[in-house]
Amino acid sequence: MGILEKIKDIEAEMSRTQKNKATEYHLGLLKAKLARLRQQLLDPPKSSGKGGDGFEVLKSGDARVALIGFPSVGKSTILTKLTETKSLAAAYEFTTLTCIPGVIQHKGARIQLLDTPGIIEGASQGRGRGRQVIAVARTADLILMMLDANKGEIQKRLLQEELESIGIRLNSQPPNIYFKLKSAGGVNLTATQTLTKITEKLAKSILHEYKIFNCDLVIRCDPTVDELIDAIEGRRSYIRCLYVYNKMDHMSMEDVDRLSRQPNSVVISCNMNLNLDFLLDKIWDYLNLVRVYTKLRGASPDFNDAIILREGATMEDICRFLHKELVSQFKYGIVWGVSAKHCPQRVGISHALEDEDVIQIVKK
Ligand SMILES: Nc1nc2c(ncn2[C@@H]2O[C@H](COP(=O)(O)OP(=O)(O)OP(=O)(O)O)[C@@H](O)[C@H]2O)c(=O)[nH]1
Repeated sequence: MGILEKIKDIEAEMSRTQKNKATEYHLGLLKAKLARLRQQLLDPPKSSGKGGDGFEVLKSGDARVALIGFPSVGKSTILTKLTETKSLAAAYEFTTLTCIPGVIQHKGARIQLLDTPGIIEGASQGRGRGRQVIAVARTADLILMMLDANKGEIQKRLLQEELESIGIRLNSQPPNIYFKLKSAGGVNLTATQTLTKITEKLAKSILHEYKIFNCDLVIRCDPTVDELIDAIEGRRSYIRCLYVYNKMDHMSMEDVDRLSRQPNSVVISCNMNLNLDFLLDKIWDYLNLVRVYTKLRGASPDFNDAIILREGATMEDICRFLHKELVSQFKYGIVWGVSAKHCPQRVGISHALEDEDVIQIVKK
């Protein structure tokens, strides 16, 4: 029996099985089996020497945003509106045949926006060009899930399931679980708090399912079966996602109001240019980028030339960005802005910077 058939069998068994205390253990094991088979399906065949699917676009700019959505939801249109790229959009389905990169210039940052071929159901099983879309989505700092506002909820559910099944977790944090494989010593399972959603017996059986007989597993939270499987499997991508409901021009005000109140959601109309500025601001917020301006002694900072860094970046990151030898030459930094306790503040190399800080570096 092929992997796909095995997956179908397990899915069918899971939907047949009622969810209650008595079946919890059985369902947990089925979930582990399913996760393992899905991973096998996604792993590239060992024999093929070919790398990638000829689809990968070079990562460039300060951050990468992947556009994902069903055909004809308006992905090409938004790419044309937000970036300089001329993506071919027409009034028929499957217009985007290759992955088209564009660049959003916003607040001094260059954000790469990738339009992907219309993702379709079953992409995780290798149907359509979904597999390549998924590979691109994994490398993104943010996913824009574009939905047709009039069919939004079904599309959202299907895409979420699709991404979930290939190990992408949207808007969530990795569970606080430490897992390390060992070569001997058996299974060392420690739970630092009471487990209410799984039992130790189930955790051990899941490890058994993965043929893991020697490991350290320290559970520091109260995980679900899925979270435990995620920790054991590894290779999960935790990515923020904005749900972009397009075509609001075809909706009632009540529906616009309802959708825009949902978490992580923005309602727009590409054709009528409605709410696109708000979407850009949201993208900026979700990327958690930090703009830092440098200044030379006695001169004014150049506010047209920001250095773009990730949230939590330190003086050391800036030094590395400017010149590879600057870290060893660094004596101290002077900071003006939110991260400074008083302005200006003299800081060390581990000082964390905030958005719109101005800095001066003093060398030894
Ligand atoms: N009413 C309305 N139609 C829109 C809006 N945005 C895009 N469309 C239309 O939707 C159709 C599909 O748009 P595309 O941008 O090609 O969609 P796509 O998601 O790139 O499609 P694929 O390339 O097939 O994946 C076009 O006819 C657009 O004119 C909008 O805000 N309102």
